[in-house]
Amino acid sequence: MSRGKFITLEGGEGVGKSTNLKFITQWLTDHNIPFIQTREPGGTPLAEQLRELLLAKRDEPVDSTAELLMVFAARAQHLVQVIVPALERGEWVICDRFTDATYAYQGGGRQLDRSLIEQLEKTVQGELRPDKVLLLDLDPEIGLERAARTGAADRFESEHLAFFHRVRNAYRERAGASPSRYAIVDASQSLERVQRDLGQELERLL
Ligand SMILES: Nc1ncnc2c1ncn2[C@@H]1O[C@H](COP(=O)(O)OP(=O)(O)OP(=O)(O)O)[C@@H](O)[C@H]1O
Ligand SMILES: Cc1cn([C@H]2C[C@H](O)[C@@H](COP(=O)(O)O)O2)c(=O)[nH]c1=O
Repeated sequence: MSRGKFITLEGGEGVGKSTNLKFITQWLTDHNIPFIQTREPGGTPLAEQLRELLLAKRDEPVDSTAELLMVFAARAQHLVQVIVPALERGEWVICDRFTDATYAYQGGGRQLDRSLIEQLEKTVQGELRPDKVLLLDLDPEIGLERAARTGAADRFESEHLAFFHRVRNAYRERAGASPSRYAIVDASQSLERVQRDLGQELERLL
């Protein structure tokens, strides 16, 4: 049996990940492709607890390196418990955020040293990388406005605008450097057009 495909959905706040995940999972169901849907940080009971710790607003300032290590601790657990077994069973894995988010948020947003992220990526993932990264790209001012409609801001969503411009730039730089592994989808388009573009990208993976 061949290994399943590992697809990640990425982008800044409010770009439409949740909305479009529903479209992607429906597309996979319609094409009779076995899949699991998961997310980061999270995806296992322990990793979900780490997510809660990471997203909670708190009085104590969170050290950026501590944040980075928590993200990778959750990822290590998620990979071993969920992602790798599913891929080995031949299922596709649709993951709401993965290590590109670390390069964007901790690398771009927090301005942590990229080589530190690369080191942790190698330690935790070995050679495993997503087969395709679907990047929903949107001006953060629009994204934050959209995100504000869906509930109270968490610790990341409470960052200042410059942080989110750095996040966006980091995502775009990564996508630009490996165009065959990334699909940049313009998330400022109507939902219909965004989903048309996503559908075309998924067709290419068959
Ligand atoms: N292409 C679009 N055009 C206009 N509005 C959109 C579009 N895509 C999503 N939205 C709306 O934007 C809001 C945020 O969408 P959604 O919750 O899917 O984003 P998200 O990226 O998952 O957000 P968050 O970062 O808060 O988890 C929702 O109200 C959704 O209906
Ligand atoms: C995987 C990952 C995530 N984050 C941040 C990015 C978001 O603000 C939250 C997750 O919430 P959402 O529901 O997906 O919007 O976590 C991060 O900073 N670093 C990461 O590696």
